[in-house]
Amino acid sequence: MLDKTNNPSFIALQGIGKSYLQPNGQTITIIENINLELRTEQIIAILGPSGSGKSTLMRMIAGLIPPTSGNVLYYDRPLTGLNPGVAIVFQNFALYPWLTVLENVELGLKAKGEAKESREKKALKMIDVIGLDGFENAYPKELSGGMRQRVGFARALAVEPELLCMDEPFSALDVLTAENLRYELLDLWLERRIPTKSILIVTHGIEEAVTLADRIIVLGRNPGRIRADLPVTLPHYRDRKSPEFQAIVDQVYKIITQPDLDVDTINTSTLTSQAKSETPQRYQFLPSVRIGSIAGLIEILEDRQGYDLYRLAQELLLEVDDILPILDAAKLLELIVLSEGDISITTLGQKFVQGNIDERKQLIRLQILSHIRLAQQINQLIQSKRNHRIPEEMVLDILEKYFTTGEARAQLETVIHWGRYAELYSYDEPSGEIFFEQEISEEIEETISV
Ligand SMILES: Nc1ncnc2c1ncn2[C@@H]1O[C@H](COP(=O)(O)OP(=O)(O)OP(=O)(O)O)[C@@H](O)[C@H]1O
Repeated sequence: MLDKTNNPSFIALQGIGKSYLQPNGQTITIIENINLELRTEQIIAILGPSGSGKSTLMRMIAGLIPPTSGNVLYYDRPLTGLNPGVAIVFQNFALYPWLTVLENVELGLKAKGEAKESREKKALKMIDVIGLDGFENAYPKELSGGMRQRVGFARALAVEPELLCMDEPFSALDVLTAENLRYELLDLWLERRIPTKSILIVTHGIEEAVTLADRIIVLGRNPGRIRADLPVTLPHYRDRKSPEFQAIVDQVYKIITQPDLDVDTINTSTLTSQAKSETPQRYQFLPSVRIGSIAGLIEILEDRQGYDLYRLAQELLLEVDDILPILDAAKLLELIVLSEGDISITTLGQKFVQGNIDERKQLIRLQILSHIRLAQQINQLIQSKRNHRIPEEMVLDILEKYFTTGEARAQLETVIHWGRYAELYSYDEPSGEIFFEQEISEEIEETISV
């Protein structure tokens, strides 16, 4: 087993934070106080839920955007513009359609001021290495998705970056193409046919991370911060079915599926000091899922008590990432418990699944009123208004203190959907008002007095 945790560091993040000023004048913190050293000879994977700032972090490392606080150091010197040691491969390939493969691959070299002859030579070499030989004069539209991404790789690698950054590079490809390209990249890396010191990959795929990475960094959300920094010392090529591989996958699942968990309580062998002094979640986050999805999942789980999340995803032909938000929502409403990656329906969940539509609504209403802070606040606000109506802006104002404008909107839509399902309150689309209907108001009083 290879321990690379003490390899020399060449890029370091010191107290990195990133905030944005929103259109309403509020400042929103996307990333808070990240300290990280990127070491040589490593594939580093950054995992984390959507919106945890993975891409933002990568862009700051590349110098595409500056941090609001802290420094990115390149060989101990703070970056002031683009990082000269970094090249990026983008999810959507980001090729120029009017340029040929060769011209696209030459772009980075051109930007570095390389002379025509040598840039063509280097580009042709990388085109060959990456398996695009014979396609030099083709245009992107003549290529398949997999071939286009090869151009993306060739372009990034042609400049011989010390750090190859990849932002979900395989996620726009079909499963087989992605798998082939992933292994080809690994071959090139392990056979040292590409001139990079390290690779940083942003991904949603836990298995992808455990397949490729020597180190996995798990980000938490709201604001983005490092929750865990795990070394993966299994030798390549890794057997996905081996107990060792599965154990690491489970460990990462555990961290990701339990956003409030203190990572110290999990048996991780390496943790950063930041992960230990984790910032508490500042405002409850509602996963954007419909109650119908929660109901569907719980019905599936009814016959699968204690099922492993990983096995469930495989059986349903879904990505774990597709199921996680639904599980998070079901957990918030206390319909399931997740323990060490195993999912069990609670007694309440059983009651929900066996109930008729009215019983289900009643149960969700009680759970929302007892556990969903935003719904409690909305309820309170409506009650305190004489006409029992509030403009949605009141709710957005609360949310935009903690979330970006887009996320705040998504939170509002979710809480409205949940509240409507539970017949807690209604929503009038044209006026954007949230209100009690007469009968709803009476029912809530009954619910509360139960
Ligand atoms: N220019 C910007 N202005 C305001 N907010 C931004 C800007 N860029 C990103 N954000 C917000 O920052 C947060 C983190 O975004 P980022 O894309 O880095 O997350 P991520 O973890 O890569 O997400 P995903 O997995 O969905 O790609 C998101 O809530 C996003 O809306």
